[in-house]
Amino acid sequence: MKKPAKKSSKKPATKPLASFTGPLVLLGAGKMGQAMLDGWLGRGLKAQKVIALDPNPSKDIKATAKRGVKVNPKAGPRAKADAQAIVVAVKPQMAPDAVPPLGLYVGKSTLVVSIMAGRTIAFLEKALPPGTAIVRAMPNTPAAVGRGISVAVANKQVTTKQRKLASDLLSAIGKVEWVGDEGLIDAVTAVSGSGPAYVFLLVEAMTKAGIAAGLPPELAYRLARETVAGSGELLHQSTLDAATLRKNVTSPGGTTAAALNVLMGPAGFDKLLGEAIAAATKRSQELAG
Ligand SMILES: NC(=O)c1ccc[n+]([C@@H]2O[C@H](COP(=O)([O-])OP(=O)(O)OC[C@H]3O[C@@H](n4cnc5c(N)ncnc54)[C@H](O)[C@@H]3O)[C@@H](O)[C@H]2O)c1
Ligand code: PRO
Repeated sequence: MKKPAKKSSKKPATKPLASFTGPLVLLGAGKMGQAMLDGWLGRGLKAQKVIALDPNPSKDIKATAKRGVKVNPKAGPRAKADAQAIVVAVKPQMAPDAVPPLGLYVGKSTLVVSIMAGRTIAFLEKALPPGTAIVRAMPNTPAAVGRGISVAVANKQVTTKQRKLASDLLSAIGKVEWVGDEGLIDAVTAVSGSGPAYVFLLVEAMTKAGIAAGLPPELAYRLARETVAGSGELLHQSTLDAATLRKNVTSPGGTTAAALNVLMGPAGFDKLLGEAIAAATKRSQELAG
């Protein structure tokens, strides 16, 4: 088999957030909020510039307070501060209660970036002061290792400078794509937002199938996990596309061909993933508001 050529890996500027003047308000410091905060601090954002609002702060967030992040600072007459950016990372179901109080931090040049599934720009425009600049984005959990992908869409109020800021904030956790049509975000959510879960489920299913084929459970899990992780890394480093990499595993009349006859058959991956992604897209549309 031909060795796949490695892609050239041009590194982006490493500290694009070092000059961020702040404040940056993070609403919701759970799995995604924490991953983003770690990414920002890694890209040079000064911890003192961050205000994290979360009624149930995790141990990790409390630890960032020791580095200077202001976690749930006391409200009061002097609490009003025009944020340079606000990132909304609460569950979409919390949004009607959690988003309107952010008005306290919105000034003329504030950019609001929401990563909530489903919640539309129209919902955010209604919940925030008139004229607020808003970016709706959909990242995914490989953000926690800087290998996520986010798709973003901006409202009319977002300036070129604010778009660059949104790109800097999102590229701290991986790749960034922009679209002009907000209607695409539901399908984006179904493919890349929820997508990591499908890949982890593949590991679970391969483990079960390996056990059913006679392997000891721990070995079955190690084989499934390393195969998915290694294949992901091969795909990442290779210049070859997924179909070619698949064909490189498949000898005519061999074992892989026997398995692919099932997986590429009428009840195989295409049908199942088609249905799964349609269900996730529909759910994203239902969460709108
Ligand atoms: N997890 C994912 O794969 C993923 C991917 C892309 C986008 N998202 C979106 O990111 C958002 C957060 O998801 P998550 O997985 O990090 O959830 P999470 O449950 O880990 O985090 C949500 C956080 O919000 C906090 N919270 C609840 N009410 C609040 C309030 N009123 N004010 C401030 N904070 C409040 C919770 O204490 C929690 O820490 C969701 O809107 C989700 O749709 C998640
Ligand atoms: N996790 C969120 C959900 O399941 C959004 C994409 C991934 O709703």
